[in-house]
Amino acid sequence: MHPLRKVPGPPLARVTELWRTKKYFQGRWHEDILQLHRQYGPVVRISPNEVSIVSPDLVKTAYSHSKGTVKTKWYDTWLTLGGGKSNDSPSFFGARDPAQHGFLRKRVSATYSMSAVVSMEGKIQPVLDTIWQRFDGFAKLDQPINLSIWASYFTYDVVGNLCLSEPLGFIRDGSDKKGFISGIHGAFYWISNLGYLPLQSLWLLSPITDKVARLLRLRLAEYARAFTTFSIDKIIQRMKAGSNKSGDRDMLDHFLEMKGPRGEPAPIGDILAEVGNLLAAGADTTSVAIKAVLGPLLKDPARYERLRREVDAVYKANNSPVDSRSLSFNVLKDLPFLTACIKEGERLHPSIIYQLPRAAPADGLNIEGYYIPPSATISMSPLAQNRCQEIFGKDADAWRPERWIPNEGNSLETIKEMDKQNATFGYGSRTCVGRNLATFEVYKFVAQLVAR
Ligand code: HEM
Repeated sequence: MHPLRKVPGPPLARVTELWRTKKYFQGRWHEDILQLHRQYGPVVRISPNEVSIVSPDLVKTAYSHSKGTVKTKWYDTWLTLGGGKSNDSPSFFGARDPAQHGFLRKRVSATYSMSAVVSMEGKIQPVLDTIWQRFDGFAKLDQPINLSIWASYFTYDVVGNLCLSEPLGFIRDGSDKKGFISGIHGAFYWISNLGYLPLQSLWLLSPITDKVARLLRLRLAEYARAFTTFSIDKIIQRMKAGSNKSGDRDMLDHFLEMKGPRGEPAPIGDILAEVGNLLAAGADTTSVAIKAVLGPLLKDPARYERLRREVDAVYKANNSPVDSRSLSFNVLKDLPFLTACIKEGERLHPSIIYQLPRAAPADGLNIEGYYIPPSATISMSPLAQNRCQEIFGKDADAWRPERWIPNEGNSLETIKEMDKQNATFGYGSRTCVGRNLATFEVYKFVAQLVAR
């Protein structure tokens, strides 16, 4: 008798992992996972040995700092995020061993602190200035702007400038000329979906797959290779030139100073993994967040107008003309309605919607009336968790930024609890390291666009 036999779920999911993997490949998990929880309740068996959970208790149990739940084998496909073929230099997103993860994360965490991000405002604002120039050009010609595409060009150029002191050229070219974005999209699609299959991404790394892709004229591998080669070239160039020790330092300068476990200089693979983290994981996620905020706002004239009034007033109060560069993140972050719109957009449409699987704790887990044994995998989708009515209220499915403003529906205590429970950036020791950077970019982009 399987220990998960009492957990409800689709009949096929109970007998084969292929049920979920097929769903992942179909690319509609954002709808599937909501539907599954609506149909079966807060705990759903989504594969023979995995349950998806939606619950206010997750944050203090399965994903808490203290419970010590670890990532599962699904993450192995992400170990070589930087583009290497060996696991000698794992990306810390994929690292499963807590000690290894702690070491890898600690040596870069200061680089991602809010004060470090704010100190790099001078590398982000120029990218915004360039995009607004392009938008002014489109406006003069009365041309519509596809914000979905341009938000990505913005975030990719930002990580380029932060990491390498040069934008990657998307805004300048107005296109994905080098194929980086398609390469990253393609790679992420395969990496995410292969995680539950035997051999995982070895399928992708095999020379036979490469030959078949060439025969079929698929350009994915070529694009992915171009991205890795580009990153390695940049690292080698900088190593030869020497990193900046003071003044206008970028993130590569910091990565080049990383040490290995015995205090020796970190190998090039480690540096590549960090560059890969930033360029690949940091851009797309943030552009999704920008779209998640602007999408509902643009369809809601009354709230759009409220935001415009708030942003206009702060520009005026700071004696700052709209095209001035002077409105810093530190001013924008205190705007209540802007903050509410950003939290609400990101809550309703978190950039990562797949399950974040963890091995169940050693003593099992009692949650929402079920006992989950230590042999099982537990997981949550930030999307499903962010629609939990117990946490966010009966209208959890609705776009209502006011829920984040004290005395416009919720008390300060409720808002604090919602902040703690908001799963957009994950929970516990594996929470997003790039959260400050992403938040910074979203505030600046949305406020400046609305002001203009
Ligand atoms: C709005 C934008 C973003 C969202 C919504 C987001 C979301 C997340 C989530 C949900 C996790 C937890 C994943 C898990 O438990 O498996 C995570 C982890 C991570 N994110 Fe982000 N992310 C964003 C931006 C960024 C940026 C800008 C970077 C830049 C480097 C980044 C790098 C990472 C890394 C390295 C991890 C792994 C952390 C660890 O395991 O210690 N993310 N992110």
